Amino acid sequence: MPDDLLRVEDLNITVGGAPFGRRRRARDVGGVPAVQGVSFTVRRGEAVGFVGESGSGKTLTCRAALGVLAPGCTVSSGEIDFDGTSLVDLPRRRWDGLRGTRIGAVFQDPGSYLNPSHTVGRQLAEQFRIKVGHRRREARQAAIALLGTLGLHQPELVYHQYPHELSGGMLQRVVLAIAVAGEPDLLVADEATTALDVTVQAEVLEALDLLRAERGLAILAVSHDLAVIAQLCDRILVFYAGEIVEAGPTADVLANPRHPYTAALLRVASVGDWRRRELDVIDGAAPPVGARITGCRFADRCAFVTDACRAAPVELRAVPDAPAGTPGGERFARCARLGEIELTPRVPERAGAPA
Ligand SMILES: Nc1ncnc2c1ncn2[C@@H]1O[C@H](COP(=O)(O)OP(=O)(O)OP(=O)(O)O)[C@@H](O)[C@H]1O
Ligand code: NI
Repeated sequence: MPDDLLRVEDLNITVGGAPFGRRRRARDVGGVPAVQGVSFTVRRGEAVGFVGESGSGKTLTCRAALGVLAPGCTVSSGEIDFDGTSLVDLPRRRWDGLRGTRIGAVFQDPGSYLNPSHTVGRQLAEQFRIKVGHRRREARQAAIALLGTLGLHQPELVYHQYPHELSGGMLQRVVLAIAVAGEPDLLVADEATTALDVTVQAEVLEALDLLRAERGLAILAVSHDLAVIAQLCDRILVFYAGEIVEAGPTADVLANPRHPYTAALLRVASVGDWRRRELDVIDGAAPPVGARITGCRFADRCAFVTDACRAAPVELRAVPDAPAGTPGGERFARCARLGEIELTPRVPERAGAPA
């Protein structure tokens, strides 16, 4: 499809292997599978969100797409294609040309990406010089303008401040500015608002929305907080124990979860009610990384489990009765009992809730 910006196909990542170079395949170096058979696309200008419990493989998948997997973590098979370029086995030099220019990234801990001894303005302006080729004066103007766009008041003052002088929310917007200074096509935001309080989180989400609207920026967002993903993203991919177990347009996934794990996640997440988030958890625990499981990986925690669920691998299948207007192939669930079981829809939507 010409509109696909990032296409990931049947991605498998192993962890805990010997830390050899990126070209060495994991089967040569040991390690256990932590991400299995993950496929998805992000279209131009689209915001796609990963949700799922801690350890489900969200960050590994993003890091693979950014070419920054930790030592010992390896793409053992699969394809990652960014706008026609295959990223698996891409030489380091070519990665450096993509990262920060065509693909930007922002993570949970903004402070660690900034140099404490330089002003934030200097660090941001530097991006405009390197990535866009601006001269010093232009770079400074562009930096101040972008800080203003991202909702920082008195951006010319912020420009001259050092990281320690800024609040967490301001820092996160500075890091966001650095990530998008090179006008990337795709921004990967991994738990980018997690450390922030709710009000500031909302401001950063607004800044992201604005970048989408103004620049047609595509976003791949990760959060264990469903409410964040629900507000920001067009489509949701639900991760469980290293696999995608459900995928579809945000509104439809929230209204009609088709995998028991998603339904459980929705019950504990209280989407739309910002005060009640994360007070509850789903009973039981996900299988450990590398566990050999023949059938459904959620079986031990599932209220609907039958013997058949454990007998054979369960594929991600197109939801047969997806609502009209859901383009075919967009609504998927990895449940052997798809279509057989009635899942409780989520709590009624808050009036005016973002969808
Ligand atoms: N560098 C590493 N070495 C060994 N194991 C790793 C490494 N990075 C991740 N893992 C394992 O791979 C699994 C998936 O990790 P990942 O960071 O992708 O989870 P996640 O979905 O992002 O979780 P969280 O919500 O906690 O960020 C985890 O069980 C983790 O322990
Ligand atoms: Ni993570």
